Amino acid sequence: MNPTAAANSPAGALTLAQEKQVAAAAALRWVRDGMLLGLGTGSTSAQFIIQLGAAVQNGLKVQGTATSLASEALARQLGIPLVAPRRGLRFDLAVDGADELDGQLRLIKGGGGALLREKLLETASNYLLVVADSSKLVPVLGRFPLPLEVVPFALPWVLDAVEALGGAPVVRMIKDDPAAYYYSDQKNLILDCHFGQIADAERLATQLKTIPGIVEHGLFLGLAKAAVIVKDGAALVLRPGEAARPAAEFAELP
Ligand SMILES: O=C[C@H](O)[C@H](O)[C@H](O)COP(=O)(O)O
Repeated sequence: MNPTAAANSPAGALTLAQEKQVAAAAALRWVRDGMLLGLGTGSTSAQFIIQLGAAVQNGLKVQGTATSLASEALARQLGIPLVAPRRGLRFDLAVDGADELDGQLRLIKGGGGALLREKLLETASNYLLVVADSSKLVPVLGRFPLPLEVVPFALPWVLDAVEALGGAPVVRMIKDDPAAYYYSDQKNLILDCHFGQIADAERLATQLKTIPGIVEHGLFLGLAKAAVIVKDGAALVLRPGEAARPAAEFAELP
């Protein structure tokens, strides 16, 4: 663990960066030889990929497909064998972060702009395991603006339609160049939409699906089987609607 990060946190507490490492390490315990893995995107997923890479160097035999060009580059650099999308391809396990999750494991994803590929791979996975630091768990989704991936030509109409649904959309710009649009790996735009608290995520997801030009939205509903979150330095497993239990209790996928 990075000692500088630890030194910046209150006595005994882990930093969020350290929590991501702890969550990733717990997830790695359930990876088995021969698994085909969906590799997530973002800082927590990167921790998982880094630790997975070390395990592969030590002889673990797995293959993966990445949810973004960034994760693909990281996996390749670490020597994790990669497989391209093909008919019938299904993953034993996908491990990915989230921008928010609630107690039912409804997720908001897409803070890193990878929501489309994430949804594709995670829908094609037998098991989606979320890895998250303690800041991600919320009682009700909506503090984090909901990302939408939008075809550039459709932008004006999608802005109108999202506003009509009560969302305040903001076109994502490049952090280091606020005058330039951010484009996803598929060359689409990302809208970050402030809906306030999302009381009925299923209804909103259905409504967003009817808007032409929205390629995908960042609500991941009914996909996650379990989440590893970190509380007071310990990895805990959450399953939809169940109380959290120590990750150490699970020898196999929770
Ligand atoms: O598009 C990005 C993904 O949905 C990420 O998994 C999400 O933004 C969480 O990222 P992080 O682990 O960096 O908080």
